[in-house]
Amino acid sequence: MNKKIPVLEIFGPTIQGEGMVIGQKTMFVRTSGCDYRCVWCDSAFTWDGSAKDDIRMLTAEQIWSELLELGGNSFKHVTISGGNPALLQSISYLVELLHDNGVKVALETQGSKWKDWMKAIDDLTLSPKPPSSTMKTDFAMLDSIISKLEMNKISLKVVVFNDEDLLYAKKVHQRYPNVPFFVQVGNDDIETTSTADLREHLFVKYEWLIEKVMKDEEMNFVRVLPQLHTYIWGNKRGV
Ligand SMILES: C[S@@+](CC[C@H](N)C(=O)[O-])C[C@H]1O[C@@H](n2cnc3c(N)ncnc32)[C@H](O)[C@@H]1O
Ligand SMILES: Nc1nc2[nH]cc(C(=O)O)c2c(=O)[nH]1
Ligand code: SF4
Ligand SMILES: [Mg+2]
Repeated sequence: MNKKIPVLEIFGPTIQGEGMVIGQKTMFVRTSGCDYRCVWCDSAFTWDGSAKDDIRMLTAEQIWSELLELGGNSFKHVTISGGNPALLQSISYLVELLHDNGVKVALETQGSKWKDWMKAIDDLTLSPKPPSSTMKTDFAMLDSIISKLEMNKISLKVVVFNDEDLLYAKKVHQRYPNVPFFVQVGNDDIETTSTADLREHLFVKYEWLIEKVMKDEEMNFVRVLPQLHTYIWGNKRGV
């Protein structure tokens, strides 16, 4: 079996800008390849071919030594994202090596694929995609994934761009009432280089989302979050 992992980015330490451990100091390892094609994907370079020359096939040991080079002793938490890292069997070696070194491991995935190593993840975010993405959720697969995992290690996070997305989010929340549930502001301007403009724009959207959830009697245990890193660094990569 191929023990190498296709890596596009290794960066940090930075804050986890999203979801269940927002604000946590973490390093990121971003793998290439995704089974989805969300129209608003802010990391489309992982699957659209535009960064294919930057993909590096690395072993877990090579990734660990780059993490150490970048972060020194200033981290104990690594987030694996993509793309969809759940496409890759070889991530199991990385999770094991990080744990052997006393590092906690988080995963960002959309919940379309299962791998056994997902059981070992400490903070696992499942982010099924709302209608605005143009993707279809395989709820049988999501049911099966959630049934295999421990409730205190997982969360659901739905990115919301509009009312239809919020209805979808509600449906997901109702299907899995015991899983900590987050809605996140969608960034609909992933091209702009003006962080000041983006910030202002996204704050208005955050307020809109807060108001919607506050009024909704079916969303009394929902946490409403911005995608924090975009409010600080805008659309910059590797932060
Ligand atoms: C780039 S994805 C990679 C992991 C995995 N493929 C997934 O979607 O969960 C990481 C997170 O960014 C979110 N995301 C992607 N594009 C976004 C956008 N334009 N605005 C807000 N969140 C976005 C995704 O929903 C996901 O929660
Ligand atoms: N700071 C920061 N937080 C993040 N949370 C999820 C990210 C991702 O792209 O998966 C991400 C990211 O790219 N940067
Ligand atoms: S599932 Fe994640 S990486 Fe894949 S296209 Fe959607 S947002 Fe992008
Ligand atoms: Mg991101």
